[in-house]
Amino acid sequence: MFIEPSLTGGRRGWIEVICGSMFSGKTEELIRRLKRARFANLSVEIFKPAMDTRYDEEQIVSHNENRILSTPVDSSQQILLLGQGVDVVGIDEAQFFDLELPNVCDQLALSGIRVIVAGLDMNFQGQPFGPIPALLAKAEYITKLHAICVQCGNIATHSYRKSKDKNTVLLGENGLYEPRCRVCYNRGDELSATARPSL
Ligand SMILES: Nc1ncnc2c1ncn2[C@@H]1O[C@H](COP(=O)(O)OP(=O)(O)O)[C@@H](O)[C@H]1O
Ligand SMILES: Cc1cn([C@H]2C[C@H](O)[C@@H](COP(=O)(O)O)O2)c(=O)[nH]c1=O
Ligand SMILES: [Zn+2]
Repeated sequence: MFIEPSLTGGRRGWIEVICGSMFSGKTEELIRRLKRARFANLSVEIFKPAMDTRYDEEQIVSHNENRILSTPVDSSQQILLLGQGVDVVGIDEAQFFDLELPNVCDQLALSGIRVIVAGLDMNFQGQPFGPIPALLAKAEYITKLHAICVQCGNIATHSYRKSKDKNTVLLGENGLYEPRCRVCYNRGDELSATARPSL
């Protein structure tokens, strides 16, 4: 359906997805885009799942300590309510949201909002994670970032979990996960937990 731009105050909305493995720079890139939007005097609302208390209850924090204030929410419907009327909506750790998130982003974009979503494309089992695949299908713009494989120094696409815990959701970072390339990911426990690339 084509929405006449005059009905959205002349603005056209769209969806951007920033995806990749852990440590690939998703949060850094999200924060960069949101700060630039604020430099342009656009109104920005930022959301993260309330259950993600890893670094901070309210702030979005990258692994290299970039941070920005956000509103923790329990469901994607809250984003729809709280995001109305702003210019830009940012969402971090989107993989943890419910499967309605793609429709919520669609509605926000239809109302003229630029929606920027960051999240893991794959879980620790190498499977598509939560609402991210559907978001990728609906997005106008997709950025897939890569970390560096801590085993061999190639680009990392996978998040390798170093514990035997099989729950899909398990918050953590350095001690629990490491970014790996496809080959090192598939070699699993056979590779040393302390190996580092000789770059
Ligand atoms: N193996 C690695 N590969 C790339 N970056 C890494 C790695 N280990 C730590 N980092 C740090 O992580 C930062 C990215 O953090 P962040 O934006 O929070 O990533 P993500 O949100 O994708 O997990 C990099 O700028 C770098 O400082
Ligand atoms: C792969 C994987 C990750 N998680 C958790 C671990 C972290 O708390 C976040 C990802 O954070 P990042 O900003 O992308 O580094 O997700 C999980 O719960 N389940 C998984 O399979
Ligand atoms: Zn590797």
